[in-house]
Amino acid sequence: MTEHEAKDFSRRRFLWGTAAGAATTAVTGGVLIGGAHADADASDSGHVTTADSYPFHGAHQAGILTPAPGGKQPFSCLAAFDVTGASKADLIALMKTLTERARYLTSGGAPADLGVGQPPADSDVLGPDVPADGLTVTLGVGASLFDDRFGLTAHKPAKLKPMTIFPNDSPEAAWMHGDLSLQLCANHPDTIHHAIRDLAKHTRGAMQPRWKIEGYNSPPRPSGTPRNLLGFKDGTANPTGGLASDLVWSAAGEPAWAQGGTYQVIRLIRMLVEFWDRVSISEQENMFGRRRDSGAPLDGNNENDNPNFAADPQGNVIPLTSHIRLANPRTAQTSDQRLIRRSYNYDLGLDQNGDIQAGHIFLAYNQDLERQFETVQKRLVGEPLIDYVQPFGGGYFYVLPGVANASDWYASKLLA
Ligand SMILES: C=CC1=C(C)c2cc3[nH]c(cc4nc(cc5[nH]c(cc1n2)c(C)c5CCC(=O)O)C(CCC(=O)O)=C4C)c(C)c3C=C
Ligand SMILES: [Fe+2]
Repeated sequence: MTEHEAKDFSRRRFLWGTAAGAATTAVTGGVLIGGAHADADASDSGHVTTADSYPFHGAHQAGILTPAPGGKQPFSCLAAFDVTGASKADLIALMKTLTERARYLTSGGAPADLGVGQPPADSDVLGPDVPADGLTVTLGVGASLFDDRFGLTAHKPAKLKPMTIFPNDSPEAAWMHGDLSLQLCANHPDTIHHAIRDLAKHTRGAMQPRWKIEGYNSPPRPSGTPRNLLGFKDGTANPTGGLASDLVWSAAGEPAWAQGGTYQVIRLIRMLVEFWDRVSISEQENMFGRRRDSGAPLDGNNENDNPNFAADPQGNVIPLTSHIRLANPRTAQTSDQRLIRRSYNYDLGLDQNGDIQAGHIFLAYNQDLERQFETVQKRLVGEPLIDYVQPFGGGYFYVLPGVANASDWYASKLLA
């Protein structure tokens, strides 16, 4: 038994013993072009269509403030890669290839016909005409890219570093970090498969996959924000509009090349669903501070009601240790600590004990890792929810500025 498995086992033994008692312009990076118009292809997982497409060019990459979870882009893939090229010229070639493929895949079209004597230009997984299908490709760089291999050390984004290991983490090296992160989001799972396969094929020999995980989100059931695998609506209190932009895009102090980018936090968090399902609804609700059925805060009636913590200083209605109270105390002093979340569920099947190996791909964007994500994460360290979740992977990445136009390419201002 590994150390991780032993920890898992002892936690389970403990829990088994206790659970029974207890719309703008392209510049905003990702506004729908195709729209959610009626389409014969509309699926029951929200009004998503293969005709949907998001602008590829702009000051920011799409996939960050792009309207998602809640109907659009219910499928995703998060993957990390290590660059295998030895020189800056190799890295430039890789960035140009990634740009060219992402530009094509996100707009769709017919692949070249190379004739029956050649390997095909496309896998045909999506048929002869590749649909855009709401695909966004979001590329980030990890701190390791700024080591001494490519002469980039002096140009590292100001706050970029390897992901911090927090007190309740169970880190698994095979699921962590990477020189590059790729986030793909789309309307159907085969579009995700097609895109990652195409990107891997065209970059073979230039970057090596390190880890990869697929995600999905539910349609609103019965309404409002989709639910996570603990059964709670997840994503309700996300900042939107101008506030979201202010909290996300690069701040003063970042190198000039990095303007328009943002810090991406990926946390792969297993949920111990077998134990969670043995916890009473009232205990579950106290852990989050929200109702399980409606998503309303415990002092409100509707999902979008704002909790009033100031009126409940002792935590008699919404416990002081509840997730929402710790994550966002809603005070003047903590307002600049808010972040943008864009999380997905994952399901990796069963572990060796036959337990469901599923959980949460926590995705967050912020302009300052320490002021925002890390401050919030540190407040969550002692929350009751930690007995039911187990962070094991992910990383910190800097999402590159957007590709400005048809002749631009990812990281051009860093590498040119
Ligand atoms: C460090 C940041 C956060 C981590 C890690 C995190 C993990 C995590 N969250 C849920 C489920 C929910 N989170 C909700 C709200 C919420 N969570 C964070 C931050 C982290 N969560 C924030 C900032 C907020 C918003 C708080 C607010 O402004 O009120 C909710 C409530 C509904 C919602 O607003 O989305 C749920 C449910 C899980 C399951 C999880 C790890 C597995
Ligand atoms: Fe949360």
